[in-house]
Amino acid sequence: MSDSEEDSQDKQLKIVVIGDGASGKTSLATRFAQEAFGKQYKQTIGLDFFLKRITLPGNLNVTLQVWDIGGQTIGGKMLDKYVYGAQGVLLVYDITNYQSFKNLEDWYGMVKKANEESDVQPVVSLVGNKIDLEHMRTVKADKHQRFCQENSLISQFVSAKSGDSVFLAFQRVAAEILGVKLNKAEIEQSQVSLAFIRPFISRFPERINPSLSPARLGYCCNLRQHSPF
Ligand SMILES: Nc1nc2c(ncn2[C@@H]2O[C@H](COP(=O)(O)OP(=O)(O)OP(=O)(O)O)[C@@H](O)[C@H]2O)c(=O)[nH]1
Repeated sequence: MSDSEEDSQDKQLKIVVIGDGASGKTSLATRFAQEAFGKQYKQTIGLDFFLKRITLPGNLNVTLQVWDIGGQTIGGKMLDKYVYGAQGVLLVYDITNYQSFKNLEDWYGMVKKANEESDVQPVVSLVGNKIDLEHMRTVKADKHQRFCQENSLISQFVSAKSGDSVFLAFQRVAAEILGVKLNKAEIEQSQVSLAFIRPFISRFPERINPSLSPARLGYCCNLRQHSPF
């Protein structure tokens, strides 16, 4: 393969999503990769894979392999094999479930152990999910921030249900792995909830290609001011 052919191939990053059962890992992965959300809880047995191609600033195409790891795998024999070699880790908890936050110490400990012999450590993000349920929050934001500071983690709050900041959560990890800086405008654009954009997509499908990622939907996000909603 020539150098230019190699260059034209997307980079692939392995991103694992871990945390307690029912914290919303599958929901985050499906929201990110398929722009969908299901209310029904269906436990992940073992793991699921999702692939999603995104474009980072500088026209850098990258394909994320998202490994959605079932919450019941903690303590199991396969877990460190799933996590081994990940370049990025999303440590997910449910902001309405304090125990799911407490248990992240075990999950994070296992990430460190699985990678202790690797030269490069994964980029890790602490992801507080279900912020649409803010009124039911039991994990104070300052506890979240302290955990991030103590362990040098990226901090992110998201809602798989509304779509709020889900793309951003994955985008920030990918950017950090590849040493790409996201500017404020790019971050704000990625925060736009797909739930907001969707009614417009369904009413004017010919004007918007829904397979485009929010980061590439700058003109769509700007429709906020001009749309009839
Ligand atoms: N309100 C709300 N519910 C959510 C959100 N994310 C997930 N859920 C719900 O929480 C439940 C569990 O979500 P899953 O995505 O299956 O959780 P999981 O972490 O993959 O669970 P395991 O497969 O057991 O590891 C489902 O009923 C989801 O609909 C969210 O952001 N807001």
